[in-house]
Amino acid sequence: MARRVAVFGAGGRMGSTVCRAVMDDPDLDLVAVVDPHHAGLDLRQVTGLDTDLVVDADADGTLDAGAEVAVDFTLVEAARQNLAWCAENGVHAVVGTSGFGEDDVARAREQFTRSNCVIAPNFAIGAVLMMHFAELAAPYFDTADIVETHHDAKVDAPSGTAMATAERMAAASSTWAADPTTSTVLDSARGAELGGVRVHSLRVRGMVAHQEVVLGTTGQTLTIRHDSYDRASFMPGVVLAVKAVEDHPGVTLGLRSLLGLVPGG
Ligand SMILES: NC(=O)C1=CN([C@@H]2O[C@H](COP(=O)(O)OP(=O)(O)OC[C@H]3O[C@@H](n4cnc5c(N)ncnc54)[C@H](OP(=O)(O)O)[C@@H]3O)[C@@H](O)[C@H]2O)C=CC1
Ligand SMILES: O=C(O)C1=N[C@H](C(=O)O)C[C@H](O)C1
Repeated sequence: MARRVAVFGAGGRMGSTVCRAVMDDPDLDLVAVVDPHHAGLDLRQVTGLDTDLVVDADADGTLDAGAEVAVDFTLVEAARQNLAWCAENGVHAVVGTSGFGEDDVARAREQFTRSNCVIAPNFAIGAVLMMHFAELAAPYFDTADIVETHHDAKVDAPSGTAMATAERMAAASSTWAADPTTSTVLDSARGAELGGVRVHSLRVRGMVAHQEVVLGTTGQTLTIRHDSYDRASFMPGVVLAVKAVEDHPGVTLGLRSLLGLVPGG
């Protein structure tokens, strides 16, 4: 039987793309869509999709519709509430919304006892591999800069992907060279710093989601780059997570284990 899916943030850039991906998959059934600012509208009107679904203001209709998995691409404050609601109601959650901190993850681990949750900073397979390669390379280099570039409507910085990359590189190596900068003419000219890794955020009209990890050591550099030119790039990962979440108890961070890159969660 097709898995019954709800989408939170259905009127947004990602949410509407997820609605299309769910509708296009014969093993998934889109049964509820939530987006408070578009409540009451036909999903068709909001997204142009061929559907009779009406956008709900809150998650309550999601239960009536029998949703088994909820996908969240909203804002971090909304996602926190949506996650709590999923955990409370035994609905599996697949979360792409960025901006979660360690506290949020710890809370989710406590909350998800009746259902499971996958939180991924990036659902594009190439981005998952980029983060993996950057983590592998980290111990062999002395300096690391992450340059993330996104569309100019993105509200959070740095991106969730850049944060996750920096955290994993910082955990993989503690021997980054000290920053030589002793004076800056403009604040933040050297970007933000996380565990010795520098992070720089660009917001560029026309771009979608891009990241370069630039590692350096004596006489050589290694640049690892990923580009999402279209939100379709995230959909295979989202669909994979929607189908796999049921079999991954508790909270799973990232797609690595779902893709077999690391054993376990
Ligand atoms: N993990 C990944 O692979 C990816 C993650 N993202 C992340 O996903 C998030 C969404 O991105 P994007 O789609 O571009 O953003 P959008 O602003 O286009 O979409 C967010 C949508 O959520 C709606 N919304 C706000 N509050 C709620 C709520 N309580 N319940 C349901 N819907 C709500 C917004 O409505 P309104 O606009 O009216 O406020 C909007 O329609 C961001 O955090 C982004 O970083 C994006 C791409 C890939
Ligand atoms: O807002 C976006 O667009 C994206 N957000 C995610 C992030 O913050 O890393 C994933 C991807 O980069 C697109």
